[in-house]
Amino acid sequence: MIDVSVIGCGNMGSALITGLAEAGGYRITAYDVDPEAFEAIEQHADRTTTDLDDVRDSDVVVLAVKPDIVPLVLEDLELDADRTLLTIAAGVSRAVVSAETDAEVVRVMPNLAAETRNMAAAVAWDEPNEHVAQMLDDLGEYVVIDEDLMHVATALNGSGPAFVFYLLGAMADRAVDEGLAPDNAEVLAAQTFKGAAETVLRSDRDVETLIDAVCSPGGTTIEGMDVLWNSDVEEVVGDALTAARRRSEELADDAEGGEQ
Ligand SMILES: NC(=O)C1=CN([C@@H]2O[C@H](COP(=O)(O)OP(=O)(O)OC[C@H]3O[C@@H](n4cnc5c(N)ncnc54)[C@H](OP(=O)(O)O)[C@@H]3O)[C@@H](O)[C@H]2O)C=CC1
Ligand SMILES: O=C(O)[C@@H]1CCC=N1
Repeated sequence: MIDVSVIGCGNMGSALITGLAEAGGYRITAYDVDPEAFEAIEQHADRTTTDLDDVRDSDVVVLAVKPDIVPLVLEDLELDADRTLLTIAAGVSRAVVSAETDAEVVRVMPNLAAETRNMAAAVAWDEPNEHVAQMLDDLGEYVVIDEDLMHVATALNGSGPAFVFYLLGAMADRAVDEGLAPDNAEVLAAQTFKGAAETVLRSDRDVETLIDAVCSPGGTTIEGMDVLWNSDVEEVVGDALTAARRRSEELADDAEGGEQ
């Protein structure tokens, strides 16, 4: 049983709590300044609290507040050296957090799919942390990266779900325009993204080879792919990733400058 506290029960904190509760093997304390935040996770947390002292004895304390709130929480958070403080705030480095705590600091960029235990996460740590590794395993897939690559990971897997929701929505919307019922279009689009993603994860074939496998000669897919290949969509999608990566760097500058 791993004792986990989550500070900040908004979008990401709630997703982590829900996923960990579903996985089992965790005693979960949910902390927020606003008790209304507990509504979404009440059935998943073992304890909800507005008293920050209640998180002190947890093995792992997850800092799931907005980057500009991190310094405010750290001011009041007392953790012993044998605890792990897991920070998920975009742009906030381990050095910034470590300067304010005795706990071992691990930095993770998670994503919203923690809720369904399909999370993609990037972790930066000095050495593997057993509890964090267990949590990330239980919530989905993770890779270990150098911390200086956390900005690009933030754009790819942290912000990435929003980009995918957008693309999925664009495909479903056009299918609705062309006659499909909205509910059916959503199911077909979402399951298509899920299936395609699962295929990439499980297959040895690269993305180009998989595209080829769908494109029957003289068939339908190649007509659509020609539209994509003759457009600037690849560059535009790349630009979205770069914009998010740049914003992560700006947030890091703010965090290092102590701006709030
Ligand atoms: N959303 C996402 O998909 C992802 C988010 N992240 C990171 O996770 C962190 C949280 O993001 P997100 O969940 O979207 O943000 P939210 O605003 O949804 O959640 C933050 C929660 O923290 C609460 N809060 C505010 N001040 C305090 C405080 N002093 N102590 C405890 N709780 C407080 C907020 O309450 P109130 O609303 O009343 O202010 C809110 O409930 C960010 O640092 C973000 O960079 C990382 C990856 C993905
Ligand atoms: O938009 C954000 O800043 C956060 C970090 C990654 C995803 N959401």
